[in-house]
Amino acid sequence: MRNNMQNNMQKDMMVNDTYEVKRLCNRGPFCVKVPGSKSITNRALMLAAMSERRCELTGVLFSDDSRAFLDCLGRLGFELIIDEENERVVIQGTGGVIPNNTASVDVRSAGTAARFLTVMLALAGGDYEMNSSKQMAKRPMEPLLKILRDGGVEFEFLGEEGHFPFIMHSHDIHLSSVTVDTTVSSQFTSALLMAGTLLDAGLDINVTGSRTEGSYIKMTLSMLEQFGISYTRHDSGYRVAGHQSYGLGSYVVEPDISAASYFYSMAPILGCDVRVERVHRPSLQGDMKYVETLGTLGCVLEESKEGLWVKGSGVSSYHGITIDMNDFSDQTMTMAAVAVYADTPTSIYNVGHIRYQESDRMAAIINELTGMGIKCEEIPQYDGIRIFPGKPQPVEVETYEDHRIAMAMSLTGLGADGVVIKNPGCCRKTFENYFEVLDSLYTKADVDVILLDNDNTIMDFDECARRAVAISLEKAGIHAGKADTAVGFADRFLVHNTSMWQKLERREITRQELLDTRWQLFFEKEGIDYDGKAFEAIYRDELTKQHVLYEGALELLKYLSERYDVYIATNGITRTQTRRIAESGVGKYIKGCFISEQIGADKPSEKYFDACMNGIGIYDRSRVMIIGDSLTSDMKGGVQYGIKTCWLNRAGAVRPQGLHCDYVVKCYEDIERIL
Ligand SMILES: O=C(O)C1=C[C@@H](OP(=O)(O)O)[C@@H](O)[C@H](O)C1
Ligand SMILES: C=C(OP(=O)(O)O)C(=O)O
Repeated sequence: MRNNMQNNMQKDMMVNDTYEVKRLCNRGPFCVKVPGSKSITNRALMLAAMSERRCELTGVLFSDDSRAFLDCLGRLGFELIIDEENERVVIQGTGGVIPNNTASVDVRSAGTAARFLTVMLALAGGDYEMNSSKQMAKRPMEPLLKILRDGGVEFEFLGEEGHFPFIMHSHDIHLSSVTVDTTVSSQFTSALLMAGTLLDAGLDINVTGSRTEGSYIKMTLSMLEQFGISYTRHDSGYRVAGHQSYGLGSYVVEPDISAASYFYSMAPILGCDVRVERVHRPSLQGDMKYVETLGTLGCVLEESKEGLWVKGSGVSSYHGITIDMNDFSDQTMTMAAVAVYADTPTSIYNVGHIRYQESDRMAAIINELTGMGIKCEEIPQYDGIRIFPGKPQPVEVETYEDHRIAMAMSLTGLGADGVVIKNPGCCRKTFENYFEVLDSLYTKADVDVILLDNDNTIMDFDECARRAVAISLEKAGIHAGKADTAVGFADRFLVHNTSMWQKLERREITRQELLDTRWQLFFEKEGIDYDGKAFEAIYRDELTKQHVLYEGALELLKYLSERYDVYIATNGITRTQTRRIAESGVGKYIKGCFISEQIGADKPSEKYFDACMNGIGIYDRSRVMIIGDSLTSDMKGGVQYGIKTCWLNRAGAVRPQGLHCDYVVKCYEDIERIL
């Protein structure tokens, strides 16, 4: 599979597959839909199953983690209606009684299912075989199992002691007060909080460790409240009363903000605006803190009825930050990818626990970014990591069967060429169509007419000018200084010339003034005694004969002309441009040519673009796109006029502040990709 993953593709076949991330030229705005929250879905399933009501869940996640949970509930005998198409599940709560109290279940790779169901089944009682994926079998369970063992639950380990898989016998549980450490996983605490009410006398939960007030514990507490389960706080934790009668008729699951974060991160990376459907503040999800952090990189967060926008279109570049991500550590890898495109290093700290998740995420980030040529180091004293800005090299990225490594690392490929994600199918854990949603951003532009800049877009003006200067110097009998070459002289002239054309674009001088004075002013700077106007005439004559095209320019013109009405839109002198266009072979691919001298106005002026539109006979500005290298004439003009804009940024220059182009391309192949 290279882009365009098929929905119905056999997921198991994807393990050895790869996804090549293409540079994304589109600059949005992007509106995407992400699946329901994994954490909320699996909590809601558990709370609804133990409730006394029939509950309809909507906005439900359908992905491996929630399917695992649903499969387990099915095997345990719960009555379920699974309506995947409408992201809906109806579950009949059984008031804390497990219908099949002897069953074999498989939590697969879902940390939530592993921890929540183990406690739920232990506290409800019965004999259960608990299976998992190999990955989950390596993840920590023992702190939770020890609490249960101390309460009388018996475990037979089928693999490594203290880990999945195991058989659990729970018949005479005697737990009233437990102490749980959150350091390696806060899910232990969440599990006890949700299941506590299954015990006759309820449960006192003393919480210790580094994340006692963590965002996922807060999510659990909020959801207990939503479902009508009461709890009280005490100095060292919580108390959940026994056998509460509770239930909800319906529950709406929020979209997954962890999933949304990959798309929101494109806002600073690409300088675009991104909206994720149905994401709103406030949210139950702690990863909203990550989204808010994008505000510190210069993005603007804006609520809308359809969903939260993260607007990066005003962001030209951003600095790295130093940030404690302990409470939204699932986004550590995402932040690391964003850090690659910052202009100073980023330090993320207090995230030691990510070593015990789907993979050793700390090691994974360091290995994979280093492999891409990005400097990245561990900061052991702060349980953190420092990432330096860089340009990702085209390499294959290992994903360690970890969905978040795959999704985060795909972001590194958006601004570079050829980053390849191995085993993209691992995203099935929480976001099985992630790469399809990513693919959907690579849309073609919907236009009919192309205005194509000439110089430095299809013709190598600098090379033309260098040649014209050399011949003109010869003809005028000027020697450009002893230690100098005509090329060095021409290059200095080009800098001077560009600044004069920019003055013309800003209307500080007229075209005639430019032509009359540019050589005189330059000769004065160079200490050359020669009549500038006379030299202008020689140079102009020579320039008219120069038409060096960039490699691939004619092929591009052919490609575009077969699909669109193509016009040349140039600031220049009629005689010069007409001849160059005719002699270069460009003429046969275009419908016409708009030359500023002929029009009597230059790009970026409205008058210039009015003349183009009149000449083409088109009134709908959204059907027209200008492609050019110049921000000050092509892009500024196009943006102001309201036509589509495509910036040819060959050198990878920093994007301009406050000037948002619709597309940013690096080469002609990119243009063919968007048109
Ligand atoms: O409770 C939850 O839903 C989760 C808690 C966090 O795990 P840990 O508490 O194990 O770090 C988080 O990383 C995971 O994605 C979901
Ligand atoms: C740690 C994660 O998952 P789990 O719920 O399996 O712990 C995660 O999704 O990043």
